[in-house]
Amino acid sequence: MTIKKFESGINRKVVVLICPLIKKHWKAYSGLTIIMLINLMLTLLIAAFFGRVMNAAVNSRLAELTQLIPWGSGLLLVSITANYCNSCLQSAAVYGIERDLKKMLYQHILYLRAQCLTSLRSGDLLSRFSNDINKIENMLGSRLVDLVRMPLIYITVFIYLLHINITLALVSWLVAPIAVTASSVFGFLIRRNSRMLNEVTGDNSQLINETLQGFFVIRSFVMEHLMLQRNTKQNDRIYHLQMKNAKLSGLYYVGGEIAGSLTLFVTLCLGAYFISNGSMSVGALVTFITLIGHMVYPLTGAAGNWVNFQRAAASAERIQEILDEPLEREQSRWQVQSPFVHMPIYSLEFRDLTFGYDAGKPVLQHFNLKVPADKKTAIVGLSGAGKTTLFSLLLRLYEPQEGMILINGLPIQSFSLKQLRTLIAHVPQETFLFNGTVRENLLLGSRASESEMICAARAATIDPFIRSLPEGYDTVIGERGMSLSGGQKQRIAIARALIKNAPLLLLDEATSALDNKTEAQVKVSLDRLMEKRTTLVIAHRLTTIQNADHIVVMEKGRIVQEGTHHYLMMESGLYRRLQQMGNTTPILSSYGRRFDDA
Ligand SMILES: Nc1ncnc2c1ncn2[C@@H]1O[C@H](COP(=O)(O)OP(=O)(O)OP(=O)(O)O)[C@@H](O)[C@H]1O
Repeated sequence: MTIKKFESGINRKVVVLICPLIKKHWKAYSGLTIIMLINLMLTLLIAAFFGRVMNAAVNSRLAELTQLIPWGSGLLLVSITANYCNSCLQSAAVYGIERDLKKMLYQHILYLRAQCLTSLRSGDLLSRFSNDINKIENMLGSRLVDLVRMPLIYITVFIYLLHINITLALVSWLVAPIAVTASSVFGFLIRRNSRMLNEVTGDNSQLINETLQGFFVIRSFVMEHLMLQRNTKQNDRIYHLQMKNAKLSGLYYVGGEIAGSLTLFVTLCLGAYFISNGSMSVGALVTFITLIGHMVYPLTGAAGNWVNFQRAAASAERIQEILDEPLEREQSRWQVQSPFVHMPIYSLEFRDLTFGYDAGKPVLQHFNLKVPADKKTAIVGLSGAGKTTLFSLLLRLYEPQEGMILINGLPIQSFSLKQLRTLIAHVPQETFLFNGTVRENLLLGSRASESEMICAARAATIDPFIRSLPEGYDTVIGERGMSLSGGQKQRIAIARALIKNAPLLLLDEATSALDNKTEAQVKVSLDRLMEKRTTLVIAHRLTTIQNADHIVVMEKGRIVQEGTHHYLMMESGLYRRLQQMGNTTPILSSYGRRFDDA
């Protein structure tokens, strides 16, 4: 694989990513190509112009010199205009592609499948957005056109030089094989190094991200020294790889310089000899010397470009890796489109579900449950029993390996993802707050009116707190809601669910962070909310679900008991043991593990 990349210098991922973008910005690239051809012509014309000026000067032809002045001015004007247009078109191509790449990547990440998202590290993803896109950007625009320009200018100038003096042209041509071999070897080394550099840079972004997100844990577990050590180690490695890259690039450029100087020196000596024996004019040598640079820099410049291209290719591969990840599947094998978006729920059934996050490790095994419509069904069980997984499957964040979930007798795959998720209001275990105002965090894009929003906040008993904030509902609550307590965040999450007003309500330990008094208040509103809806509640505090219409007890991905609280308390099973253990989450979880071990 590596050899293949080395040989071609450009692999499938790079082509797949870059080509459509270039195609999209064809106008800018066409302009850059025209400018490139104009510049090529200018190169030859200016060299010929210098030769004529030199010959006129050496032979004291003053009239010819005067005639040449407008030509020189014309060439200068065209050159300046071409450079200005080049710069504008280059910006249009580079920034246009940068914008498109960022949009593409962001859109893809938004719709990635849950299992992919959970395996990706956020810092590494951020690094792909900034670091990798910058490197690709560095290779676009006229640099990309240079990939064509350099060989073209080399061939054109070589033909022109052959026309002036065959021997000199052949001598200057000798540089080519050395430069091409060196560029291939160095290109390969730099690309490999750049890939490692990108990965460590991603790791470092991840570490910084984790430091910001987990700073409470870092402080309370006195991990500062450990984090500092990790950061130092990563930055040392980044420095080492950057230096290696710089040395490789430096060697490469120095090699190019040596090749250029040597060619010039040999050509100058040989040219002087040809002038002295009368087989070449001074003007021809000046034209030759002016053009000889164009026999060297396309090789060294292409080499420099090659270095950048290798870096960009490594980055393009990393971006394409994400874009290659499959997205959530919108349609299923059933292909039934339900016309209802806000339909009432008549029935909800988990039928013979088997699911595992990893192959061969089932979390749910042949799980069967008929959830009564418009009733409150509670799911309890030890930590890791698979309760939250049921919700994830219902939301189609994951697809079961076997079995199906049916809403109103239709497999959930019959609905579009949007339809399905519109039917569900979900209060997850952990509340995520966006960096924005309280209002934005409550509405989450919903079109609910001001009074509906305030009603929901009141029902979730968060309204007085919001009003006590400096800007009320317009107060910015900061990134990840750091200025709010766990209970306040949870009440915002409950208010969101109330605003969504969906027929199916999923509560995953929705009141676990509330104190007893607040929980009692919120429970009143939740009970009111649950009255008209099919509700599934996961709870560790069993006191909160004693009034549930139906209680399902889960163990290791299976239902081990079902019934009402009174019925289950009469049975000698897991439910009664859970009640006896105590009703708080940590106790339950730790006892759970002991049970499992036993
Ligand atoms: N994204 C994931 N990738 C891999 N394994 C997972 C993932 N999420 C959960 N698991 C595993 O699946 C099992 C069931 O997890 P789940 O969250 O459904 O349990 P739970 O009953 O809700 O637990 P808790 O009461 O502690 O929230 C656990 O062993 C857990 O480690």
